Amino acid sequence: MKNQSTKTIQKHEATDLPSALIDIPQLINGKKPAVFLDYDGCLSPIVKDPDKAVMTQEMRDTLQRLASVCSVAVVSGRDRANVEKLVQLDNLYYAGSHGFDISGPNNMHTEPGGASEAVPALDKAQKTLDERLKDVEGVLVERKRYAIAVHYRNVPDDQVSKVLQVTEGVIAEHPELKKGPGKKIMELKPNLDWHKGKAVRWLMNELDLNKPDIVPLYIGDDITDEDAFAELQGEGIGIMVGEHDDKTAAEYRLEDVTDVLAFLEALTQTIKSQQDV
Ligand SMILES: O=P(O)(O)OC[C@H]1O[C@H](O[C@H]2O[C@H](CO)[C@@H](O)[C@H](O)[C@H]2O)[C@H](O)[C@@H](O)[C@@H]1O
Repeated sequence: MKNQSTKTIQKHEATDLPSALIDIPQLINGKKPAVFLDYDGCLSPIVKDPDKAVMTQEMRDTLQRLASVCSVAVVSGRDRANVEKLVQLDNLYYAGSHGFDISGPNNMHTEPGGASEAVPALDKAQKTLDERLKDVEGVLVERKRYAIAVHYRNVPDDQVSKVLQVTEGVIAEHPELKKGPGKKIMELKPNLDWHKGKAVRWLMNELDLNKPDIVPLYIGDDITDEDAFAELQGEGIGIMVGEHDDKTAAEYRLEDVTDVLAFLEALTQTIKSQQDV
């Protein structure tokens, strides 16, 4: 596979992509998938309050069954400990804070992106944001170990530009941090060359998944998932859930979380029937 920096990434409108549900046996083509999943908008619908983005027991059971037949990782912008608590499955791998903080079975815990150096800047930025945004109705400053999400989904329209201006101003005060987009959030992230795509590649190497009989599959709904779609393009399968504001490097689509559930269930059955042959 070509190095990410030399590869030309093909992008499409999400609405032009074929559904990943059409023919799963053909999609994985006799290979064993390694499944990487985003959390918000993929395993749980987007809701107004991030604390209420709770995964259903049905989705948990489905993930559990899938993880019994192939490697499964949740690659999230959320804090790693938070997403682990939401998913509640100990046979999965978790990459939190957009891939900076990775854990897995057998006490695996590692931070391959080197984000700890950004913690002092994140701590200062959090205090400044809390202070400068304290009077804005509906704003939420969510601290993750290696990122801060400033949520404006519940901010009155006429105050959103103030939230964005204040947040950009705080980012400009900290060269250790950079801006990251998201669905009704602006994020402050370590200013390092690390993202979900690099975390997926790191996990594939670590778990010995770079094999001709394994196909990596990434499912996500947000701009931050584009790094993972791009990383796997030409080698794996990128599946976009719904749409975001830009074109996507994914090759297939699913409509929503209900479709994701149906896809994961059918994928598990396909893997099992391949094993039975
Ligand atoms: O990479 P993800 O697992 O998709 O995490 C991305 C962000 O998800 C959360 O925010 C988003 O979902 C919230 C709940 O549905 C919604 O209220 C918010 O508007 C969305 O942006 C999470 O709170 C963030 O920390 C993640 O970065």
